[in-house]
Order: sequence, then C-alpha cells, then structure tokens
Amino acid sequence: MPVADPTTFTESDFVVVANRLPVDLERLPDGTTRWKRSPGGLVTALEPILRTHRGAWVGWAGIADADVDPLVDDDLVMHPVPLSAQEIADYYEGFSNATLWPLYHDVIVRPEYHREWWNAYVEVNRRFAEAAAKAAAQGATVWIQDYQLQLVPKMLRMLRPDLTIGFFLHIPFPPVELFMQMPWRTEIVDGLLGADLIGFHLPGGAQNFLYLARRLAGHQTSRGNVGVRSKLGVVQVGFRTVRVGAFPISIASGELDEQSRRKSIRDRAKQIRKELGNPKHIMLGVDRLDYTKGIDVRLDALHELIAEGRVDPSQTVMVQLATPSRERVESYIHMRGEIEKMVSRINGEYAEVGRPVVHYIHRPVPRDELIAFFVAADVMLVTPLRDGMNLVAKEYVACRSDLGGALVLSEFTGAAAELRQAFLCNPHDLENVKDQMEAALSQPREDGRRHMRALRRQVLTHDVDRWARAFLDALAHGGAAGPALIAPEETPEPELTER
Ligand SMILES: Nc1ncnc2c1ncn2[C@@H]1O[C@H](COP(=O)(O)OP(=O)(O)O)[C@@H](O)[C@H]1O
Ligand SMILES: O=P(O)(O)OC[C@H]1O[C@H](O[C@H]2O[C@H](CO)[C@@H](O)[C@H](O)[C@H]2O)[C@H](O)[C@@H](O)[C@@H]1O
Repeated sequence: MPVADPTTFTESDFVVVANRLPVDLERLPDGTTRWKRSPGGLVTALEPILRTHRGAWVGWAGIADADVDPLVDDDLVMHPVPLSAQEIADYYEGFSNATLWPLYHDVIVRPEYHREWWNAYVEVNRRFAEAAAKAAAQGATVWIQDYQLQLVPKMLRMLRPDLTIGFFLHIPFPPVELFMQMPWRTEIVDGLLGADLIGFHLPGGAQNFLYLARRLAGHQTSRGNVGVRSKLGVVQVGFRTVRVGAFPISIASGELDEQSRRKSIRDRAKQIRKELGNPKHIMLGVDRLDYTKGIDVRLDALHELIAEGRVDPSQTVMVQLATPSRERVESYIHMRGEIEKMVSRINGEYAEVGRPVVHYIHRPVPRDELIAFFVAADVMLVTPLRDGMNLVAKEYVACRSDLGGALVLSEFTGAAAELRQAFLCNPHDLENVKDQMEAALSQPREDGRRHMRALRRQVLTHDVDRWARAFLDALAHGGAAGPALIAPEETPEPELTER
C-alpha cells in the first residue's frame, strides 16, 4: 500500500471516523511492518461504502505508537490516529472493551468502572475529534462510528459547527436499568447528542436512548415508536433538533453472491468436504473469539446431542473458525481457555484417530476460503448471547445460491429481527438450542430450499448500500419526525430492552 505525501491531501467532503482503519499495521518478528485487513463486521460493512464515496477514513492503525503518515489506497484516504501503549490499555482494552462492551451486551461479564480508563477515553475521543476536524472540508458530512467514540459528536460540533454529523452504534444500546450503572452516563448521552442523527440497528435501542435523553439529560423528545428506516425519533436540544433512528446494517450481498458462485469456490468447497472425511453433516461457526458470540453454547449443545445419541459423531463434523480478538483483556483470555478445553473434551471423548469431531482454527481465514466454508456447510451455527447485528449470518445466506444449508440463529442477535425463517433459538435455553440444531440437521430438502429462498430474498434486497443510503439520506434531509414532544417530567416508565 503506497504511503502518500501528506502535503498533497485536500480536505474531504465525506469523512468516516472509526476506532480502527480498515487495515491494521502488523509488526513482524524481523522488525519490518505490513498492512493486513482489520477484524470485525464494522470494517466489512463500511469499506465498500467509503470506496464508492471516495471519502476519507480517520482511525487507529492497530498497534502502539505507530507514527504513520496519511495513506491512499484506491482513492480512499486514510488518516491514522496514534495511540500509545498506555492508551491502548486504558481506552481500547479498558474503557471500550472491559467497561462499555460488557455493559452494552447485557453484562454477560461484569463491567469494570475505573476513573483512569474514563480519563483516557475522554482524551482519545478528543484526539479523534481533532483529527476529524482537520480531515473535513467546510460543510462536510462526518459519520462517526461506534461505542469507542461516543464523545466525538459533541467535541467535533464544538470544533466545527459547520459540519453535518452522524453517529452509528454497531452494538446493542442497552436497557435503561443497565445503562444507569455507568458512572459517566450523562456525559455519554450528551456526547452522542452532539450529532444531527444517531443511528441504532434496532428500534428498541433508539427507544432506550430517547428515554435516557429525556430522563437523564432533561430534553424534550418525540412521542410514539421509532420505525425501521422510518419514523425517526426526535430530541430537542436547545435550538437544535437531533434525530434518532433504526438502520439495520447489512453486507455487500450481491457481490458475495457472485463470488460464491465461482467455480474455484465451488471446487474448494467440495475439497473441504473431502478433507474433512466426507461426513454426512458439516456444521460451521465463524466468529471473532468473543464471549458474546456463544461459541461455548454451541459446543455444549453438540456435546450433549452426541452423548444422547441424537447426533452421530462418525457422520458429523463441526468446524469453528475463530479470529483472535482483544487478546490481552482478562475475560477474553479466560474464555479462550474454556473454549479450548471444551473442544479437547469433545474430541477426547468422541474423535477417532485422524477424524476429530470439532476442527478449531484460531486465526483469520482468507476471504475466498471463508466463502468456500460457507458453501460447504450444511448447518451454520450463529448462537450469540447478545450481538448488535451479526453479519456472519447474512454472509452465509448470501453464499447459498444453491438454496442448500440451514441457519441456526440466536434470537439475541440484531439479524434475528430480519431473518425470521432461520432456526431461531434462545442461547440461554440449552434444550432449545439442541432441538433447533437437530431440526436443522434433519430438515427435509424442500423445506430447506423454501426457507433459504425467503432468507435470501431478505438479504439480497437489503444490502449494505441500502443501509448507508437510508442513514445518509436521513442525515442529509432530516426525515419525518413524530408529531409532538414529551417533556422530561411526563416520562412514562421505560419500555425495556433492545429486542
Ligand atoms: N475466522 C475468521 N476469518 C475471517 N473472517 C472472519 C472470521 N471470523 C469472522 N470473520 C469476519 O468478520 C466479520 C464479523 O462480523 P460480525 O458477524 O458482524 O461480528 P463482529 O463485528 O462482532 O466481529 C464478518 O465479515 C466475518 O466474515
Ligand atoms: O476492533 P475490534 O475490537 O477488533 O472488534 C471488531 C469489531 O467488533 C464489533 O463489531 C460490531 O459491528 C458489526 C457491524 O455493524 C455488527 O454486526 C456486530 O454485531 C458488532 O459486534 C465492534 O462494534 C466494532 O467496532 C469492532 O471494530
């Protein structure tokens, strides 16, 4: 990737600000560096949009103290924001991923609240706001992404009142009683209210936020329910009107559909089946190694199904592809150990020499290889305890133009609101997960084709372009608001949860 001369850059009319750049700088053992694709669904979703808009991307390069000049790759200008090792520990691993992440994901692990982490979060958010203010042309649109940067909208508005500012949250916005744990709750709500439009995946998240804007920040808000890509909510912040809406994110589904039809991918899918010993059933999990993803849930379910004689280990293989993630955060270290023990236990009890039941790969897989796995898998297991959207579920569906395969999908993902024909399951109810896995393994072919056809219709007609267009149109044009405002003192009791 070419490193460009920073003096040649003009300011951009469209700027995305996210914690990470779409590429991570990697330090190799010999001291040299190279760029690689960043992990996670945010990058998967936003990269194609930014390339179409020929915009700029402000974000961290993924390692400590990287002093990197702006870069250009295919018309996409990237502005790296440096973070020190201490800031990575306090802002990224600490406040973002040991405070906000568990708090916003139903406190699956206990969030930690430390003042020094909060101070680093404020400091780093200020640095991102300053970098965005520098990258944006007069009157530009700036789109800030995700929970790591919730203070940036207000900070940026103070630096650059001429900008149009959008914010999108990629993870669930929690129920009010959980959010109220946060010692800096008012600062976060105020930070977000610096935007002109605040987007969530689901209407429930938008509703939770409107309640807090009234009760906690004391603003008037609109009455009535927020819709999906319609019926925006409104918060009146002095003379400013902030809009709040639900915009479920998606993938570049058409492109993925095309890629998955290629002969090379089909051949590789057949070869994968052969390499796995030509089992009758291949089950697949594809995730960042995160405790929210319920990898333990599906392993537990498989273990019990085999023990009860409902799944035959000589005919069934499970492949778990797990990208390393946040590897220095304590809860991630613990979870990795637990999952690796479960894999060993199942294999110890049920594998034969040369025929493991569970294949576990703890590294990112190249994109073409991943697509071939999706094509090969008879049952896709997506079992998070909580997930903002989960793009993997949509990717699997986009890859199944053959109408084969079956999707087991947790009700606690954003994707479940759209993919109603999947085998929906409650990951907190192990018997239910087992039943749905068994049903997916044994569904009649014609039923499977019917379900997959319906799932594909949803995913192919609601792609990532449509998501971005819906958000950016609402940001540019305001969109329809609810008719009347509710004053803070009129606030009824909350309608809870994001679902
Ligand atoms: N083991 C893996 N190898 C390569 N890509 C992966 C792997 N696991 C996940 N991904 C990709 O990362 C993205 C994950 O997005 P998503 O399911 O929304 O969850 P999250 O953003 O929380 O990680 C998807 O595009 C998926 O294909
Ligand atoms: O940057 P990391 O700490 O390595 O984490 C990767 C990304 O994980 C999260 O992804 C979320 O966004 C997806 C797209 O909207 C969504 O489908 C998924 O449910 C979310 O978990 C995180 O929100 C991103 O900021 C991270 O970059």
